[in-house]
Amino acid sequence: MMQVLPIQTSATTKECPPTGKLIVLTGPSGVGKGTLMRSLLQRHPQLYYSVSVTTRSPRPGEIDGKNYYFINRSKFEQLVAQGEFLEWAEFAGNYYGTPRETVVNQIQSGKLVVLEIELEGARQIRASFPNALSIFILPPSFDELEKRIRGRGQDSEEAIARRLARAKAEIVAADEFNIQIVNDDFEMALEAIEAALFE
Ligand SMILES: Nc1ncnc2c1ncn2[C@@H]1O[C@H](COP(=O)(O)OP(=O)(O)OP(=O)(O)O)[C@@H](O)[C@H]1O
Ligand SMILES: Nc1nc2c(ncn2[C@@H]2O[C@H](COP(=O)(O)O)[C@@H](O)[C@H]2O)c(=O)[nH]1
Repeated sequence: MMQVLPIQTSATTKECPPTGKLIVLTGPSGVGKGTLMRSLLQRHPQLYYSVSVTTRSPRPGEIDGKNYYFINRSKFEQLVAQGEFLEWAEFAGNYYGTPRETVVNQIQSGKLVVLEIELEGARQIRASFPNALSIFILPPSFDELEKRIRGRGQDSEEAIARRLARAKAEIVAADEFNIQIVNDDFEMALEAIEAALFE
């Protein structure tokens, strides 16, 4: 039975008493992390989803403060220098980061906090929160991953090429994480995440 362990690390005990729990969901772009996350949040409103900060431009329909906090590069770099991020990374030409203060506060108040982030950031979290539960989402095949990114219809050809090139490097890192889940049948993947979190 999978147990979600409380956070107890020397790096974090100063910031977080061992009350909350941190879950990291990672995997290549287009694998379905965001879609899985939305269903997970609908089914388990007690989860706290950390809204990331990014320098990427909003996609149609994306709302500042809900999907991301959209800021420019110089502001992002300023926040990095001020230590405002728990982790951050550059991905496909844009910066992405997890706000430190909000996440730490939520953990301290005993929440189950979920991050949906790319590989480099997930590695940073694993290093500073070794007891975090880390889940890697895999596609059923690389062709299906490309189909999903294209099917989403949100990225330029250049962005698609960058994301697919990065995906190859990311997929080989799957074994670094506590759990690997193939997102082929959506409902089965969702249930596998739920099992990891709650059973
Ligand atoms: N099990 C599935 N079967 C078929 N299509 C899926 C499945 N899961 C997600 N999708 C579709 O794949 C596309 C990409 O999903 P999504 O945007 O959630 O990926 P992502 O991993 O969050 O990508 P990114 O990291 O770039 O934000 C969406 O159109 C989504 O509807
Ligand atoms: N390291 C971080 N990665 C993040 C964060 N928020 C999102 N992401 C990941 O970036 C890519 C691209 O996202 P997209 O919305 O432009 O498609 C994807 O893998 C996200 O999971 C973050 O705070 N830190």
